[in-house]
Amino acid sequence: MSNPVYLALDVPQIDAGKALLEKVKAHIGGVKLGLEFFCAHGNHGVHEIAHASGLPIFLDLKFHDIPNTVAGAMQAIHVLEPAIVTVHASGGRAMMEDAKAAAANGTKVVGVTMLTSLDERDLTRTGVEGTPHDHVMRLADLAHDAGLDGIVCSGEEVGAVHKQWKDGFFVVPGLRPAGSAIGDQKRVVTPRKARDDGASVLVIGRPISRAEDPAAAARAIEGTL
Ligand SMILES: O=C(O)c1cc(=O)[nH]c(=O)n1[C@@H]1O[C@H](COP(=O)(O)O)[C@@H](O)[C@H]1O
Repeated sequence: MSNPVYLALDVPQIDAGKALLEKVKAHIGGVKLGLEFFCAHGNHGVHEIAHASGLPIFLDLKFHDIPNTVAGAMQAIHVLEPAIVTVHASGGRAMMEDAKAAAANGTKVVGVTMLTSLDERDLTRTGVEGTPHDHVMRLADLAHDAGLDGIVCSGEEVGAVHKQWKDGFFVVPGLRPAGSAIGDQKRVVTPRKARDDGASVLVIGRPISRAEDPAAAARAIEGTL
């Protein structure tokens, strides 16, 4: 089975990103490029990282806009041939349907449900009633009905979502090997638990990129899976 770990390359410099990839690429299965990287380096940067790593690219731009705008953005990134892209599930059914219809064949479109940096208190303060579990299950249903390939959720919910959506594609960030710093994440599990509960992709950033020895950290995580 291929390595499910996608390294979140949240770095502002391409050279620093390439140097990090060179150290860890034998121990990961893909690279996630998000807003920090894309805003700094755009399409050119994505091409460079794809070429340097030889690994599938997860383009995490978390689209959230009206359906027409999201569909246009989705078409504009065809040239980057991403393996996975994100939209916010809270953008609604029509937005997700149009996003999926506009995506390139072979690109998986997944809906971000509730960010792993939020907990129940944060949710209540945004005006949403219920637990993170309820909210994730509701948005997972919506993403499923809209025809998306899967969702992004925390490791606390992926087991329950997987039971209901057997062939879904589940991206799980907010992962921390035992003993590593949690930082700004709130709903956190270990990579192994997320994997056991049905995650298809494990997104891991700082536990590898900020480690004293990133290659050793990536190897250690791989060894727990
Ligand atoms: O869509 C994501 O990838 C994402 C969703 C989410 O709910 N939480 C979350 O942390 N992420 C991303 O996953 C990565 C996590 O990084 P670390 O916390 O450093 O492991 C970051 O690049 C986030 O942008």
